[in-house]
Amino acid sequence: MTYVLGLTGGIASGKSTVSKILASYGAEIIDGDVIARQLQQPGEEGLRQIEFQFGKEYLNADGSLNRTKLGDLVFNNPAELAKLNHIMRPLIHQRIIERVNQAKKAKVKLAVIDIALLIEGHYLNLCTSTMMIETTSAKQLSNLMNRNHLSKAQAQARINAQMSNCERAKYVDEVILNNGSVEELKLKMIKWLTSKHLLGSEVE
Ligand SMILES: CC(C)(COP(=O)(O)OP(=O)(O)OC[C@H]1O[C@@H](n2cnc3c(N)ncnc32)[C@H](O)[C@@H]1O)[C@@H](O)C(=O)NCCC(=O)NCCS
Ligand SMILES: Nc1ncnc2c1ncn2[C@@H]1O[C@H](COP(=O)(O)OP(=O)(O)OP(=O)(O)O)[C@@H](O)[C@H]1O
Repeated sequence: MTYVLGLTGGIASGKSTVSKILASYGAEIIDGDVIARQLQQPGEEGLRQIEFQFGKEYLNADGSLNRTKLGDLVFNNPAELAKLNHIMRPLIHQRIIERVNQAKKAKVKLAVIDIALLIEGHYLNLCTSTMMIETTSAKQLSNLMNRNHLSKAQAQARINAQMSNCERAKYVDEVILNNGSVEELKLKMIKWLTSKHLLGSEVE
């Protein structure tokens, strides 16, 4: 039986860091951002629909998606974000279901769906259990500004475009605080893996 962990949390809260830790213990990671980017490559359905909806001015000269420009538009304008979600959500959903089914077929012991929009995207019923990663507002802001080279206002707009942690917490089985070092986060994840009897080999 594959254990499917739904991993959520606000932008730059530490989900990918948790995923990397779990991957080092054999987990298969199904990353929503990676899947979304694959669907937005030139020639892919996501990019085709984005060009149709938002226009050529959101593409770079080489035909790739201008992520900064589209990000600035949608994270400052809920109506535009809704249009992007309308395009991307069903495409991402289909790919994630395929990946979960593949993991089950391959008898992977632990598959992790790493996606900020776990609740909004209706993935809860796919999961054996769900976990939210939470950090302090100040750390979230500085993580995001440093990682994505965003101004404080740009970073705050992205945080505000998402569901609050207070709301998210109502839907998840557990909350893991990422307010210390990566080493501390690793110890918390080892504890979690042990409690679920998931420490060990990749396949059953
Ligand atoms: C707007 C886009 C082009 C900006 O690209 P950029 O490279 O700057 O950001 P990236 O894709 O790496 O996303 C970073 C983070 O932003 C947050 N985020 C992304 N899309 C959304 C969204 N639709 N709603 C809320 N938060 C989002 C997530 O926390 C994500 O981890 C891009 O985020 C996008 O196409 N989003 C729509 C697809 C989607 O829903 N992706 C998220 C799957 S979880
Ligand atoms: N405990 C920590 N100590 C120091 N840096 C951290 C810690 N946790 C996360 N970070 C850093 O903060 C940034 C955001 O973390 P990460 O990419 O894991 O977040 P995320 O939740 O996956 O973000 P997104 O929603 O954008 O996918 C990264 O640069 C990461 O290295």
